[in-house]
Amino acid sequence: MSEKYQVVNGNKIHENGDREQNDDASLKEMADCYRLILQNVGENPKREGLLKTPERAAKALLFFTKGYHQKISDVINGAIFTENHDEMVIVKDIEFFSMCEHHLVPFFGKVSIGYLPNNKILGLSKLARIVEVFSRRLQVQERMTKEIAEAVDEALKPLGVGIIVSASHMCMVSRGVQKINSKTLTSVMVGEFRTNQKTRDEFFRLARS
Ligand SMILES: Nc1nc2c(ncn2[C@@H]2O[C@H](COP(=O)(O)OP(=O)(O)OP(=O)(O)O)[C@@H](O)[C@H]2O)c(=O)[nH]1
Ligand SMILES: [Zn+2]
Repeated sequence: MSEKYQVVNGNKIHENGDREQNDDASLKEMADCYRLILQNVGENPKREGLLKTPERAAKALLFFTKGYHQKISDVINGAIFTENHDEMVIVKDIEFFSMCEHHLVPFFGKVSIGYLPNNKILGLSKLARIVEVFSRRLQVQERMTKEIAEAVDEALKPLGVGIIVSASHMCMVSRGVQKINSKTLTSVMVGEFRTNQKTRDEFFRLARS
């Protein structure tokens, strides 16, 4: 982070645009924005049902984007174990909720993760925690898929990694083209999953079954 910064409403804004957030200050600033949004959709933010809505909405948005404040090494928490297991490991159908960075509406679905160990295995829940870190941000599905692959690859240095993501985008379902049943599939293959057809086929077969 750069040394030069200004303090705006309790948050440090660095010269290069980076922000160091103070949670209370952020909540207040965001709640004020939501109050304006309520007015602009034609609502009265002072009516009883909406009195606490700006604060609730701000907290909800901070929850939906909590991945910005998480580090992969913290969520893995050292749960990498030496094991002489050289067969594919797959955890499939890991549910995720994310937010489309273009419209700030949800997209959600399932992630399947496979890897070929290279004498190291990862605590199974940590694969789901890695998904949480990257899905709880403003995202496009393609980048989220790649970031999950890179994190698993970096943590374990396995012989290969495969990621498949299937998602419904509310920006395509409830607005815009309104294609209610459309699903977007993305995949990223690294190492053996990219170079070895058999490994890739096995992963796709098991992930689909
Ligand atoms: N590749 C990709 N595109 C996305 C994702 N989420 C949303 N989009 C797309 O981002 C595009 C933004 O297009 P724009 O034309 O700028 O926005 P828009 O007028 O709201 O577009 P429509 O959704 O077609 O109404 C749309 O085509 C969305 O479908 C994503 O995860 N990956
Ligand atoms: Zn969108």
